[in-house]
Order: sequence, then C-alpha cells, then structure tokens
Amino acid sequence: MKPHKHPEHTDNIWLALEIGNSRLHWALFIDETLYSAWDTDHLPESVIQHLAECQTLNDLLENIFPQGEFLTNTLPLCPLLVASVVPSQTAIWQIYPNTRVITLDQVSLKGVYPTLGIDRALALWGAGKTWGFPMLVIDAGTALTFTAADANECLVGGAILPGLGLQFATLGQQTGQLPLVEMQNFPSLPARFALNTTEAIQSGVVYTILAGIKDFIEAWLQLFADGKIAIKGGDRTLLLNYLQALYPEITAPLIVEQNLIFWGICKIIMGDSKEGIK
Ligand SMILES: Nc1ncnc2c1ncn2[C@@H]1O[C@H](COP(=O)(O)OP(=O)(O)OP(=O)(O)O)[C@@H](O)[C@H]1O
Ligand SMILES: CC(C)(CO)[C@@H](O)C(=O)NCCC(=O)O
Ligand SMILES: [K+]
Repeated sequence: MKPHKHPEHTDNIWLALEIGNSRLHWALFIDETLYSAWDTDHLPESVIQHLAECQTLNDLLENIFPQGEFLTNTLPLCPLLVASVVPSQTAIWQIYPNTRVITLDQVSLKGVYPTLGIDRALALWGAGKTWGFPMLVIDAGTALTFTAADANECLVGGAILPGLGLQFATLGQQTGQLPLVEMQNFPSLPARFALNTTEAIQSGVVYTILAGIKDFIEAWLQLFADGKIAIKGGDRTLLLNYLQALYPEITAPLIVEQNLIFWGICKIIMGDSKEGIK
C-alpha cells in the first residue's frame, strides 16, 4: 500500500518509520488514524541525504518512493517519527529536519532493561494499549521474538531466536553442502520425516519454530490464564497458516496485527500531550 489517496485534513499529518533489520516499514497518519502503511527496502544513504533539501511532503515521498503514486495536493513537511533497531540507520535519518526518534524512555512500559529493542517495547505497548494487558507479542520478523507484560503494564520478559528467513539463510551460508532454501510460500506443511535435503531443512526449521511458538503460548497462558496474544512480522501469515493446520486450538485466539509498532508510537505521541504531535 502506498500513500496515493488524498487526505483532506492535513493539519495533523505525520509519518512513522520503523527501521527493521530487513527493511523499512512506513505509515502515514492523520491524527490517530492510520491512513496508509507500506514496506520498502532500506534506502541508499545518498537518497536519505536529499531529504534535508525537501520543501514539501510531496518532495519527501517522491524521493523515498521514486516509483510510487503520490499525493496530488501539496502538503507541508510533516514530522517523521522514527523507531529503529539499526543504530547506523537511525543516525542517517536525522538529516531530515523534522525527525523525532522514539527511544525506550518514552515508552511507559515498566520494568524494562536498558538494551530491550524499541520495536519489542513499542509493539507490546501498542498491543496492550489497544487490546489490554496481560499481553504477549510474537514478532515473526528477521528475529522471532516473544515479549510480554503483565496486567500492571510491567515487562514479564521474553525470548529472541533467529526468524524463519534467518534460519534458512544461516544453514545455506554457514555449511559446506546445504543449499540455500528460499523462503517461498510453501503451500502446505512440509513432510515431517523428509527424504531429501531441501525438505529436511524445511521440516527442521518449520516444525521446531511451530513447536516453539506453541510452547511459549502454553507457558504464557499458564502464567496468565486471561493473557492475550498478538502476532506481527513479515512471516506472520505463513506461520499462522501452518499453526492453524497443526494446532488449531492455540491459533484461534491470536490477534493478528502487522501495525503494532505504529499503534505503539501513536499511543505515545497522542497520549503524552492532548495537543498530539505538534
Ligand atoms: N516482501 C518481503 N521482503 C522481505 N521479507 C519478507 C517479505 N515478505 C515476507 N518477508 C519475511 O519477513 C521476514 C522479515 O520480517 P519483517 O519484515 O517483519 O522484519 P524486519 O524488517 O526485521 O522488521 P522487524 O525488525 O520489525 O522484525 C523475513 O523472514 C522474510 O521471510
Ligand atoms: C531482537 C530484535 C533484533 C528484533 O527486531 C530487536 O528487538 C533488538 O535488537 N533487540 C535488542 C535486544 C533485546 O531486545 O533484548
Ligand atoms: K548485530
């Protein structure tokens, strides 16, 4: 999705950028309404350097998305709210004059540790503030993470492991004779006991990730019988389809929402001051 429609009320327009390890995730908001969300590759530094010279939002979007469709009415430069887990990228984006970087101290989640990823904190905050706490967020991104908070909005903790794509890539890259298994949309679950190398890799990665997700969900519900669970990330649909086939009972209550981080940012900047972003 790209920002192609024409917002009428442009006073409180703002852009959110989540800098992930694999790609960039964008959202265009008007006040608290998410107008459009889309993903792009990471941008070359030369493109980002141009952003300092942009005079309008239209200029900005044309620089960022050379192939995109654009807003037709001319809009002023708006704030860019950045949440990043890639420090080298965070620095580059500050060249845009209206950048505000969201840091962990701005998330009211209690009990956090200093190196907790801002994406994990924001996704948990966005999910909990939208659907309620206790909340467990599963992020099926570059890394697969579990991040949870109790009814007092206090971090319970979580876990980090290589995501689906990273597991395939590591096996392909760090071994002498394993092929790189591409992340395709496997139409159905792989054979459990495989009789060729590619299927053996697919089986190993997929079934252990699914078993791991199931185990974390069960442990979470043991801890908080009323705990809620939300799932996001680039591999969410694939994993959900497999989970649905393998463990339908644990899949049913899952809240599927890709934009949790944007909701987290929105709650923070709208919640802090009644005046919103300005
Ligand atoms: N179009 C796509 N481009 C890149 N990765 C994709 C795409 N569609 C699905 N994926 C999958 O998404 C995963 C990465 O997820 P995501 O894009 O959420 O990660 P990310 O950019 O690191 O963001 P985050 O840091 O929030 O996890 C990869 O394992 C990949 O298989
Ligand atoms: C785990 C990732 C890579 C997930 O994007 C990110 O949240 C991160 O870099 N976290 C820092 C370590 C931590 O959250 O404990
Ligand atoms: K690193």
